[in-house]
Amino acid sequence: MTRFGGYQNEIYLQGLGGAKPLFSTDPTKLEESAANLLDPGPYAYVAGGAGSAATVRANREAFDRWRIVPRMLTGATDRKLSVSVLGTELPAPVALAPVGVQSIVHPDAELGTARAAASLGLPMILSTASSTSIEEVAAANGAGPRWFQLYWPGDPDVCASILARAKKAGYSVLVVTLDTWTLAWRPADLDQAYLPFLNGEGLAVPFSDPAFRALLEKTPEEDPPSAILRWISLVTGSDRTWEQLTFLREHWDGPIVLKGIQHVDDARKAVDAGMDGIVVSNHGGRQVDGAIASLDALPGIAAAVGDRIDVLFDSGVRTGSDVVKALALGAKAVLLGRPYVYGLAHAGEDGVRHVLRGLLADFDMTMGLSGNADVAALSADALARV
Ligand SMILES: Cc1cc2nc3c(=O)[nH]c(=O)nc-3n(C[C@H](O)[C@H](O)[C@H](O)COP(=O)(O)O)c2cc1C
Ligand SMILES: CC(C)CC(=O)C(=O)O
Repeated sequence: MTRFGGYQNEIYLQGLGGAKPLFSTDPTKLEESAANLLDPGPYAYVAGGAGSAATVRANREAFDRWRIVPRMLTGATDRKLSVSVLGTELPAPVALAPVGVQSIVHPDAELGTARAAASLGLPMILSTASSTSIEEVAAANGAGPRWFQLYWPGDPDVCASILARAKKAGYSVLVVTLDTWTLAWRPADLDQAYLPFLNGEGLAVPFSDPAFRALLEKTPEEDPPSAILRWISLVTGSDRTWEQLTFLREHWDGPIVLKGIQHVDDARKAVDAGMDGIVVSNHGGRQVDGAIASLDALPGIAAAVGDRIDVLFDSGVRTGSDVVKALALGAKAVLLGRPYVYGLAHAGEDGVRHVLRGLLADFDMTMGLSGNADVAALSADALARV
């Protein structure tokens, strides 16, 4: 077995010595055990979706409508899982989705995630809504690849300052999230009257930013509520336009990716705007209740953009076979979201690593057992729609 699949043997061998894995990474059990160990507010915030959570469910159901058709005697003993995405060499086509306010699930927060991601060579995408600053996360991530996700502040000086800090701290790819210019109607959070940002969590990036601080009459330490509200007013609003992407291009000399693309025409616009990639995503069903399942949007978008830009995918990835399906339907890599956050909740850095190693092993073995030796050769021929 190749490197990632070896985690299975490791677990069995530890079992001979009487040791059990840290926790179950079975997707259903993982979410249930996270529900048991987290307070209701943080759990609802992570697990919840917009409205009736129809799109959270749809994301999973879409995966179930595709089945892998295994091939035999293809020589898939040695597999090539590595891929080059947006100038980053990935050992497997997986990155960690940007997830804000990780301090609400574990004190290791983004630093634990950064260390776990770096130990496996997978890119961490740091959220603008991080509980830890850009620079501290970069230090924890060491030599690991790191990308930065932007919630786009309306003030140009603040935007430019945050981008400059990310660049200086070694983040190579900019991921601009377009689908969350305000938070959706999220009943699970409303029921708990819980919004972490109002407690000042997830604001380490703006609060440590000189250009943001220069806008305030009193520092965030002296007057937290005013600083929190000022930041929220800067990043909310639908007044940003396709044309304004030129501002980001002028202030970022690496690859730029638009996250939250669900319509074929928006994917084409991303190409026309000179972007380097897109993430086909509905934000894990957290924004538009009833939105199209992300996997259902993927094939049409992938066909429309071809290989002009890199197509990434998220929303609903839980298992190795999900990764195979998303790649076969046109994604170059996937972003893993909630599962690693549940891993963080269970055991900090070690918990994130356990989830990632489990997913990579499952993916590696599913590739091999289905007769697929090379991620680059995956196509819809590997699947059947049921
Ligand atoms: C708790 C939580 C916080 C998130 N915060 C961000 C964020 O700060 N920026 C962002 O672009 N996406 C954010 N997302 C969305 C993820 O990047 C990703 O699109 C989503 O989790 C994919 O769905 P899945 O977790 O069901 O696979 C967040 C998701 C969760 C669950
Ligand atoms: C709005 C963000 C700060 C966090 C987020 O993306 C989310 O909760 O889905």
